[in-house]
Formats: sequence, C-alpha cells, structure tokens
Amino acid sequence: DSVFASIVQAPEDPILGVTVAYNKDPSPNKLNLGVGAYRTEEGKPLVLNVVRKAEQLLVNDQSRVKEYLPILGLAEFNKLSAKLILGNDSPAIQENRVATAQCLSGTGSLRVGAEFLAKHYHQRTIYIPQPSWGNHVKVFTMAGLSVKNYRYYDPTTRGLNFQGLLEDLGAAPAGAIVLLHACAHNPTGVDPTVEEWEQIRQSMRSKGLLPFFDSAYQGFASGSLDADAQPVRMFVADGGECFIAQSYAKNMGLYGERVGALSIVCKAADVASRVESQLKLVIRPMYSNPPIHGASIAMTILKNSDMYNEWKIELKAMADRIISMRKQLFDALSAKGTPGDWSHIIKQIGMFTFTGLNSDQVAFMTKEYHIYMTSDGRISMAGLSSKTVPHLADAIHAAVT
Ligand SMILES: Cc1ncc(COP(=O)(O)O)c(CNOCC(=O)O)c1O
Repeated sequence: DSVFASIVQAPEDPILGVTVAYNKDPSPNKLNLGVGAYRTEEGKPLVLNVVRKAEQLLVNDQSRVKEYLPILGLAEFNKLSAKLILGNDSPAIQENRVATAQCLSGTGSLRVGAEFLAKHYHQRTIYIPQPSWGNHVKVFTMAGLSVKNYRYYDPTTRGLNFQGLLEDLGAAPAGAIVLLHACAHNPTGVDPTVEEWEQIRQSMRSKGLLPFFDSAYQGFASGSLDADAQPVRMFVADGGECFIAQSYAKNMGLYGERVGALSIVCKAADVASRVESQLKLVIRPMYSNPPIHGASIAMTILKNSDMYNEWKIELKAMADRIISMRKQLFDALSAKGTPGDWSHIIKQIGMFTFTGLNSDQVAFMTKEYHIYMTSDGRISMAGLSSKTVPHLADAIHAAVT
C-alpha cells in the first residue's frame, strides 16, 4: 500500500474553511462574512478600475518579456513600496537604510522576515497579540521562532487591554521580537490610539524589543494611506530598527496575484546592504524569485501620479463602504432594541468587527440564518451590503435574545 497510508485528514483552515462550508449551503439567502476579502454592494469581488487600466498598459507594452525577476523582485516596486509605508520624505529611505524584498504578499513577507530572523537574530521569541490573525502562529513557528502572546483585546470592553499589553511587553526578555498590526487589527478591529502607540514605542525601544509590523490594510482602515501608516512612521522616525511586512491584497485588490514586500529598516546604510544580501540567501532556496505580473501592476499604479490618485479615490470608496456597513448594522440593531451594547461595531475599524458573539451563537446563526463567519465571532464587514444588513441584524437579535 501507499507510503502515505498513515497520513490523517487535516482540519479545514478556520478562516478559509468557512467559505468551503458557505459554498456547500444551497440556501438562497446565505451570507458569507468569513474571509477578509472585499465585496461590492452587489456582493461581488472588486477589481479596481485603476488595476484594469494598469493591466491594459502592461498587455499593450510589446517590450515586456517574461524573464525571471531578480531574487529580491522588481527593484522599482520595492522602492515604491518602501515609500508607500514609510512616506516619501522618510529619512530612512534618504539615508539608504532600508532593505526591501518583493515577497509573496503579506504572508510571504512575514515568512521571509521570520526565516531571516531565525537565521540571523539572537532572540528567537516573537510576541503576537492575543488574539491575532490565525495564520501568524503557524508562519512564525514553521520558520523556527517560538511564539508567545501579549494581552491585546479586552472582551469586557471589546476594546484594547492597554495595561495588559504594556505589562506583557514590559515583561518580555530584552530584544524579543514583537508583532504589531500596523492598522485595522485582525480579528478585533481594535487599534491603539496615537498616544497609546507612542507609549508602546517608548516602552519597546527602552527594552530593545524588535518591532515586526504587519501592514495588510494600509489605507483600508481610515481611507487614508498616510493616516494608516502613522504608527510605523513613529517607530521609524526614532531612528530605531524594525521589520515591515506589506500586503497589496486588500488595498489594491490584488489578492490572488500575491503582491507584497518585506522591508527591514536598519540603523546604517552598510548594514542595510549586508542585510539585503542575506535576504537573497533566504529567498533563493524558498521560491527563487517572485512573480512578475502582480508587482508590475502595483508598480505601474504607484509610479504614475494620476493612477496613484485614482487608486486613492477607489481605496477610500472601499473603506467608506465598510464604514457605512458598520453604521447600518449598528442602526439596525439599535432599531430592533437588540439587547447589549453594540457601539463597538462603529468604534472598531478596518475590515472586521469582533462582535463578541460566542461560538454557540455563531453556530446558531449559521444553522438558522445561513450566516457564515469565523467561530470567534468575527465578521467581515466587507461581506455585507445594505440589502443583507437586515438579515444579519435578525440573526444577531435572535442569537442574543
Ligand atoms: C493581519 C494580516 N496579515 C497578513 C495577511 C496576509 O494576507 P496576504 O498573504 O493575502 O497578503 C492577512 C490577510 N488576512 O486574510 C483575510 C482573513 O483573515 O480572512 C491579515 O489579515
């Protein structure tokens, strides 16, 4: 018999498995609020107009070939990605202190950064928020880091457990790596305020903790690329070092193109160039070099000011639609007099609302109302439309009364 006869069936991914269950449901009014992918008011995936335009330019450009990219990817894409998150006037960029590699979207950027740290950094412990994106633990563990948690979400206030966060980071060993969601925390939608970020920065720098920013939603939380990059820029402004993983999946809608970048901000230019050379040794045996198409689309948009501005308008429209879904859901529950305080729905930001519904209530909503969402009570607001808000409000109302 097969040499793999003893292999057992793996469980479905907690997030992607929701879509598998949704697809199997024959109900006409089923609603998928699971995976964090933007949907229009009509419930359809969105390809940004500016992305279509960029693709058209690429297709029409007869000079383009399909040669291998360098190990670190498209150099101009890397420069433009660093500028996007660090700001055009970033001293770190001007002083050539940033090593950037085009990676396979956010996940690939996190993984390459983790493998680099496991190979070159003296501390192998990474602290991630409790809760965090479900894939974080696996990405870092697979890279050989040991994962610990720092308190982040307070279920009683459905807000930030700021004291717990400071205590846990204060108790971390000197030099420990700390994963920080740059904006729009997944799954809670709870972000520190600017003042709280400043306190976090001071505390981390005083202990020499190494920040690893995960920026998967820049521009998606507030609608402003600069506002959503503020926390990252505060840390980089102090001259310290940090890792930044960027994803263009959500804010450019390039999900399946796997477009992202890892930037390592170093204290000196010669360090950055040596770090960059070592990044190549991590990437070469992993996937050799990154895919050309998606990064070419992103680069075309980022380098052309008209297209960049068009992108900003479309990005804000997506963020605004999500914010209006928050308001509509909150208003619908208020109108129904649904028991409980639902103000967190409009206080939280980004793609997700951490409803506070428990797994039994989620299971009830799936069974009775065909609402598909992760069992931790997270709903992707992008999956809602004005037409479907009443159905969700009915389900939540029934689940809590
Ligand atoms: C915080 C965070 N980091 C990184 C990523 C990585 O995304 P990608 O590798 O697609 O760029 C994601 C994407 N999340 O996927 C949607 C969901 O949670 O339902 C993310 O949320």
